[in-house]
Amino acid sequence: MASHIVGYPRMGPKRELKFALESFWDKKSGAEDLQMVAANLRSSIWKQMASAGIKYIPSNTFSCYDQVLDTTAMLGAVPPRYNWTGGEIGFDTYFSMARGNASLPAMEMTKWFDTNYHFIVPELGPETKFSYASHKAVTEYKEAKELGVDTVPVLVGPVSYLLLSKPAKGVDKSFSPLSLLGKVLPVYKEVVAELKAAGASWIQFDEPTLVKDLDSHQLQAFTQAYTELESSLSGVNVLIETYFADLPAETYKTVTALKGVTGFGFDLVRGSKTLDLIKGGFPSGKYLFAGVVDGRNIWANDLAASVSTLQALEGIVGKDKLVVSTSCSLLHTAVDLVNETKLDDEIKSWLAFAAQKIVEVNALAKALVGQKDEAFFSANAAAQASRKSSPRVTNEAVQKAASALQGSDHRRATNVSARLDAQQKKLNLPILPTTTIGSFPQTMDLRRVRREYKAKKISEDEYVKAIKEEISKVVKLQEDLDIDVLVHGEPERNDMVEYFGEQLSGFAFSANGWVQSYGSRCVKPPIIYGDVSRPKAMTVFWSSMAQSMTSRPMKGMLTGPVTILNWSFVRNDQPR
Ligand SMILES: CN1c2c(nc(N)[nH]c2=O)NC[C@@H]1CNc1ccc(C(=O)N[C@@H](CCC(=O)N[C@@H](CCC(=O)N[C@@H](CCC(=O)O)C(=O)O)C(=O)O)C(=O)O)cc1
Ligand SMILES: N[C@@H](CCS)C(=O)O
Repeated sequence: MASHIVGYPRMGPKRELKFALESFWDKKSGAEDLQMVAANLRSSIWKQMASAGIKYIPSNTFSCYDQVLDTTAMLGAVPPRYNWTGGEIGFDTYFSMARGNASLPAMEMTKWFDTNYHFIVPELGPETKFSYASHKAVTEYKEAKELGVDTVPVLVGPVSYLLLSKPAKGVDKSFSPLSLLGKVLPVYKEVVAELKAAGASWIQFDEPTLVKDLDSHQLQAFTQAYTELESSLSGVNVLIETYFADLPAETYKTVTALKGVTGFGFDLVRGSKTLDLIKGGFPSGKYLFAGVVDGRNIWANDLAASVSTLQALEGIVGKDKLVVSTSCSLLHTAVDLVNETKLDDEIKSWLAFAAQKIVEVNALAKALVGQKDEAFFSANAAAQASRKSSPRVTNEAVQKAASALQGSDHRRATNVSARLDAQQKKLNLPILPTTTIGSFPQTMDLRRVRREYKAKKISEDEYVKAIKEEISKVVKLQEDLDIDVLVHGEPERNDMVEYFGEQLSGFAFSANGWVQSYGSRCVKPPIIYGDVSRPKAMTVFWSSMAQSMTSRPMKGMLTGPVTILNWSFVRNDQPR
């Protein structure tokens, strides 16, 4: 059975791309240095997948900033304010769109579905002209081929691209970017033709908007797009890849009837209902790319469970048409567990980062054709069992407290107006009081102090002293500005989620488990493996220190529980 990976993290196991980008932006190194780091990362990713035995290896999932911005460049859809005058889009124009430049702001950035990844939103209007202006997909396909790896070039699909776009400034809000479909398809045709000429035998179109609730007009755009591309796509296998959720039943019908398409990729981790749709009918002769390995979390796959899912699917689509895959791009998980030297062996045995997930995908594909790696499977079964029974996962006191919760515990005893009165009596605020959200800029000095404290190069007293100085500066500044409700500036926090995780039990932390959030910026999501409790007060020390410095009210900032859950690697042994 064949194996496939939807996409792979770009930052590198030690965030090599981040440092290369920031050094280039700071003019400390040149474009060639950045290109070289990027090429080395791509090469090692491709080789890693090839040596793991993956059949369908993606290319063009690497990016120096964002895959949607790469598509904007491919389509030459540069907003006029960046003064691009044609030709192949280079770093100058590309990074101006991503980050702005001395005289222009960046394009808007927004969340990529419900992940913590952010993409650059295309700005389109009736006047937008499209032309083939970045040959990256083809160049990267050829680059891999020269290294001896035949890859599946990945493109953001034309319909998702338009559905994720917004009307440019000055364009009527009612303008629908989808009306530009007929104008972007000719560029896609050129790209496809070049990829075919370069030797590509498969092309993957990522169409994740298919998991959204689409109206009939939007759904029809998919039919229209792939019908129009059909003749260009002849002679090449086409994979339509969807992820992050179930496909609505109507969408499933439309998608599986698309012209010119050879295979469909579905997220079977978040999309449990899609499995039922497949069982209800799958087009004969087409490939099913079954996303059974979770691309959004760090838990080792339950290989035995995946094998039984895959066996059921095999009965429906046929042995030669089933491909084992990841649920989505591995962009949303950490890179490689081998660099985690501080996590204990028990927790480590429960985990799989991107590099380990590749191995899992291949092990599953082999097992399905009778080449089961018994040692690998039994180690996996043992890890699954240890995670289920480990006393570190369950905390009786937490379970007892949780089951004792009653409906009334979810409601406050007082109403809003009573609380407002009490607040006013105590704080005596003006009608429109001023405050800020909480954090002041994290300076290089602050980060250095924290780094030195964590590395035990400075004492706790020295650390507290440094943070106290910062708080006192921030308090003074706000008093000078006559702010009504002050904040302490959160200088002690490395990240608004990681910081709280560090104070709670049931959390584990990686040293290098970075996940790209946007551009060169990454987050290191905490790993929630057990019942969560709070061994001691958190943030009170700093807030009361700050309050002691002023007679004005000092606000305390807590990252809310839902945000902590959404931005951590959460348990998969509990309902979402
Ligand atoms: C508000 N946002 C947040 C999101 N998610 C979060 N979890 N947190 C957020 O604040 N999502 C939406 C938005 C936008 N997202 C981001 C994401 C990332 C950044 C950002 O600036 N990230 C930094 C990393 C910040 C950090 O954790 N810094 C640490 C230091 C880490 C470090 O570099 N350490 C050194 C050495 C460590 C050692 O020796 O021990 C290293 O690793 O080399 C800190 O301050 O302590 C980034 O640079 O990517 C912003 C908004
Ligand atoms: N208290 C947090 C909120 C970020 S939205 C901060 O100020 O960084």
